[in-house]
This record gives sequence, structure tokens and C-alpha cells, in this order.
Amino acid sequence: MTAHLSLGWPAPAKLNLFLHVNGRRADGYHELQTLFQFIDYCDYLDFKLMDGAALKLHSNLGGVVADNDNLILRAAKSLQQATGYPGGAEIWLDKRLPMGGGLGGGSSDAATTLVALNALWDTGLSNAELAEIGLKLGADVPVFINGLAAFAEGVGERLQPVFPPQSWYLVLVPDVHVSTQAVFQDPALPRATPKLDIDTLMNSSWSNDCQKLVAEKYPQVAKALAWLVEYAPSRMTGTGACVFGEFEQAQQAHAALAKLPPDLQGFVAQGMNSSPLLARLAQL
Ligand SMILES: C[C@@](CO)(OP(=O)(O)O)[C@H](O)COP(=O)(O)OP(=O)(O)OC[C@H]1O[C@@H](n2ccc(N)nc2=O)[C@H](O)[C@@H]1O
Ligand SMILES: Nc1ncnc2c1ncn2[C@@H]1O[C@H](COP(=O)(O)OP(=O)(O)O)[C@@H](O)[C@H]1O
Repeated sequence: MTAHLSLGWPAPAKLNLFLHVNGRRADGYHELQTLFQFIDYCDYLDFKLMDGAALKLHSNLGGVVADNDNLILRAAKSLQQATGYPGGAEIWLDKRLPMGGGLGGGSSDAATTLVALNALWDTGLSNAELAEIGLKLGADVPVFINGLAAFAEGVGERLQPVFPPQSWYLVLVPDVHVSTQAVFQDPALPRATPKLDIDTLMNSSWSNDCQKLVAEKYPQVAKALAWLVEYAPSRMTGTGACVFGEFEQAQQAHAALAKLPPDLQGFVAQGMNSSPLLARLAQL
């Protein structure tokens, strides 16, 4: 086989436009109701198909991300195992998304790897089969594979497409790492929000059940929210630490960004109900 290069596969970030914790299951995982929307702020992956089963990852973060725990290598290996495909790949990651901030970058990288290699290796799995493999890598992987904004239930794997406004967001990235596991283990986390039907939820005002706890524990998150809320309705995504303010016009989000004090970091992005990954796949 001649080495074949395929460039520019996006792995977008997601926002949880709302996140409700409805209960704890016997296995310790939490039942959620959440609304996922993508934003046009992405990591990018390139793939070179190789003879032989070896998988190799390079990244602009050096060795930090290129070890065997990386979700990209784990995703590629899972696809080889599920399909018996004998070939391998060399993968380049251009990491732009902050890690561990509730933007889902690791899960998105895994999903892009599964979708891209399934197409490039011609292994022919359906999206449902890829999502089943992906769910073992992270609760958020299936929504990135499906590529449609979704109302999610269960631990995030039962998905229904929805069409929230594709607002402009100013996303702030507090300089602190919040552990998802620690948030879910905290006795102070409210975990009894009643389950509501999708129509009621889509038409209610949106909130995040993890936000109060995380803002109390991490002053950097509280500070980012306190600044942002002066400009727009604002919330935390996932289990934090990132927070976002919601604007109708790009120009309003950029105007707020221009006033950001030097000790806060942020970026502007637009909400997308269809992932840029789907658009890239359609180019093949
Ligand atoms: C809650 C969300 C919302 O998007 O938060 P973010 O990670 O994006 O902030 C995600 O579903 C998270 O997904 P992900 O980050 O893949 O979580 P995992 O690695 O599967 O789980 C990390 C740990 O969090 C806890 N956990 C996670 C998800 C869940 N529904 N209930 C849990 O109790 C478990 O203790 C688990 O060991
Ligand atoms: N390709 C990857 N990109 C980012 N993080 C990764 C990757 N592979 C594994 N990880 C691990 O997953 C953790 C969660 O990353 P990420 O998905 O960015 O955050 P979150 O789940 O809060 O949205 C990171 O702290 C890192 O240890």
C-alpha cells in the first residue's frame, strides 16, 4: 500500500447548554439530562495510513499527549480490535482545546479518530457501532460521533437531536483543573433534580447542577462567572472549569472579549448544531 495522507479532520469542542444530575446509579455513575451543542473551536487531526498494525501519535504538546493512555490511540486500537483490520496509522494532533475544562476535547479527539479511520480504513462500521466502541472510552464520545446537537439522557449515551439557537459564545478558561470524578464524588453535589420531558426542558431557563459546587471550591471559576455575567447570561459547561456567556451577535461577543482583564483567558466561538466533523467526512 502507498502511504496515504488525509489532513484536517476537526475535533470540535462541545458546551453543555444545561446539565441536570438526576440520580446516582448502583455502579456509582450519575444519571444526567443534558443539552450538547458543538462550537466552531476545534482540535485538528491528520492521518497517514500505514502497512502493519502499528499506531503512532505525534502532537504539538510533545510527549504529554502521545502516550498509550491517549484517547486517540485507544480509539484507533479499539477499532482495529473490533474489525480485525490489519493496517495501522500515524496520527498528528494539533491540540487547541484546553484540557480538562469541560469542553470534551479528549472525547472529541477519540470520536474524530473513530469516524476518520473507519472511513479511511474502509472498515464499514455504522455510527451506532462506532458509538458503542466510543462509549467505553468516555461518556461524551457518542455525541461527537453522531455529530448532531443533542438532548442526552442516561450517562449521556441516549441521544435525541435538537436545534437550539446557534448563539455566539464567549468562553472563559479559568486557570484551574477541575476533576470530573471529584465533582461527582462530592457529597454536596445536588443529585436529585427531577427528570423532566424534553419539551419542558428546552423551554425552561438553562442551568448546570455542578456550577454552584465548583464555583464555591474554585475561586477562579467564580471570578470568571462574576465577570462574564455582567455582559451576558452565563453558565459553566460540564463539570467545569470553563464558563460561557451567550450572545446573539458575533460582534457583541468580540466586544466583551476585548474588555477581558489580562488575568482571564478566553475565546469567541459560534454554536453549531451539526459538527464540522460531518462536513469533513462528506468531503471524502
Ligand atoms: C458530565 C460530563 C458532561 O459532558 O462532564 P465533562 O467531563 O464534559 O465536564 C461528561 O459526561 C463526563 O464525561 P467523561 O469526562 O467522559 O467522564 P468519564 O471519564 O466517563 O467519567 C469520569 C468520572 O466521573 C464520574 N461520572 C462521570 C459521568 C457520569 N454520568 N457520572 C459520573 O459519576 C465517574 O466517577 C467517572 O469515573
Ligand atoms: N487526546 C486527548 N486530549 C485531551 N485529553 C486527553 C486526551 N487523551 C486523554 N486525555 C485525558 O483526558 C482528560 C480530560 O480531558 P478533556 O476531554 O479535554 O476534558 P473534559 O472531559 O473536562 O472536557 C485530560 O486531563 C487528559 O488526562
